[in-house]
Amino acid sequence: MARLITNGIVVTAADTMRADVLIENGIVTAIGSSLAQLAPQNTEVIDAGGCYLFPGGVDPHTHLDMPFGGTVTADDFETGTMAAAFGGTTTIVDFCLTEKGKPLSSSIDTWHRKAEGKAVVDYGFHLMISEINDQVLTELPDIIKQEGITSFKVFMAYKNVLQADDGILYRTLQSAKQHGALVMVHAENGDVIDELIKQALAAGHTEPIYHALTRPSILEGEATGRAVRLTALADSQLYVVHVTCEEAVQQIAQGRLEGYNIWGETCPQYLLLDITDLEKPDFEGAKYVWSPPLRAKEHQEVLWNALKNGQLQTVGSDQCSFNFKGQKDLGAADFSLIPNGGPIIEDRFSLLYSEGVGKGRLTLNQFVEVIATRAAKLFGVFPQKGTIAVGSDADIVIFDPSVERIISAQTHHMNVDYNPFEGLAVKGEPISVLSRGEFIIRDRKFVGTKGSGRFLHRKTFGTS
Ligand SMILES: NC(=O)NCCC(=O)O
Ligand SMILES: [Zn+2]
Ligand SMILES: [Zn+2]
Repeated sequence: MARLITNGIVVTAADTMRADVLIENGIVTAIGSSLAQLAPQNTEVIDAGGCYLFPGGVDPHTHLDMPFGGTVTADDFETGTMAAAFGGTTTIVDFCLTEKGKPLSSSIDTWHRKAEGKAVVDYGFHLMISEINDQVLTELPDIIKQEGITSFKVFMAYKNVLQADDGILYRTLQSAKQHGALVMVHAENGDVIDELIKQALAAGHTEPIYHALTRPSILEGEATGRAVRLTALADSQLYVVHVTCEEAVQQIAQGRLEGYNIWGETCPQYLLLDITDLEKPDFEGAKYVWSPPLRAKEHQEVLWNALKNGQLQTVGSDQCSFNFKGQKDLGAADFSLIPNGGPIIEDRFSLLYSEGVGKGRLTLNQFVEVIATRAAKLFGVFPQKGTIAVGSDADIVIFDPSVERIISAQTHHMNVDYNPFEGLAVKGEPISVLSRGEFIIRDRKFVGTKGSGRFLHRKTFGTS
């Protein structure tokens, strides 16, 4: 069915304009005024009532249905993508975990099975690299070209679980350079963190705050700098996920200044929450356990400024939800056993709008850039995703900037029993959301279809 959205303000990373948008066969076919004459018969006309029309959010960092910390994330591809849709996100890129000694292709098959028939928004996969050997090196080119998985993730932390060494990181960077992929790193010095954790536990420190105290920002800065230097040596390309602190921003900024292909992502939790949240009584601090951890408040301004001045380019959710009761409490007697992560996929878009645009920290166009466009470009789905343009998928958020809402676990759609932003007032809300021209949220109600999300065969690095 053709649809014509009238009376909206189209916002892209470059422009803001009053314009109508014509959608045919799921694609934007015209943007301008007086489009009714171009519209085929039986076109549905949607009055946007003066709302903003944003491109659907692109969340480059999610963990759905992922085993981690002795349990499995509370949100799977059904609940997680439905919550994403409510929040205005229409594309996600999820992390496919791999197992040493197993073909990478079998892990990819597992991830396809998790998503197929469940996802309600379009999705791609990043692939975790935990070992490099002849089999892995043989598989990688095919995975990039045949599977359209064009980004790899290397963990520099989580010793004895997910952590890879510098040799693996370096060879992954070399292979990515050769075949056209982007390497992502979780940058923390996992070896030293492991020592600090052992020392804290030996001293009897078991509370959630010690999660943060054993992962100081200097160790994120050190690992970020190391990854930047290895990228320079390999003449490759690097994306640093979930940047939390000034030390890491400085390393990314320095690498970029020297002309290297380095990009950085931060997340709403690091922009808006801080280390004092881990001190909440009755083990509530466990709700705020992320790795890297929440930092001292002064880092927040550094992160906002870095987004504004382009030293950091994207905002991911790092969606990795665990229930407070029955999951986070695995670490009730030992902070190192608290499953790391939190539920953010639904509120990422509104939080960034309300706290970014609403508080004058970002312009409307910068907001679109960090919430959608840049990630689409870096991860090989632009201009299909991440913008509103003729020829793009009609992934469109009809966003009312005047609506106020209080974030709460009582009303969110994530499958988890708390919200780290409980009680926070946000101004601006997605009212309706279209994915490839079809409503998935209409007047704040889910009207999509389970399983309608499609796997995205992404372009090689640098071709978007
Ligand atoms: N960030 C976090 O605490 N959990 C998710 C896994 C990761 O990205 O490190
Ligand atoms: Zn991580
Ligand atoms: Zn993550």
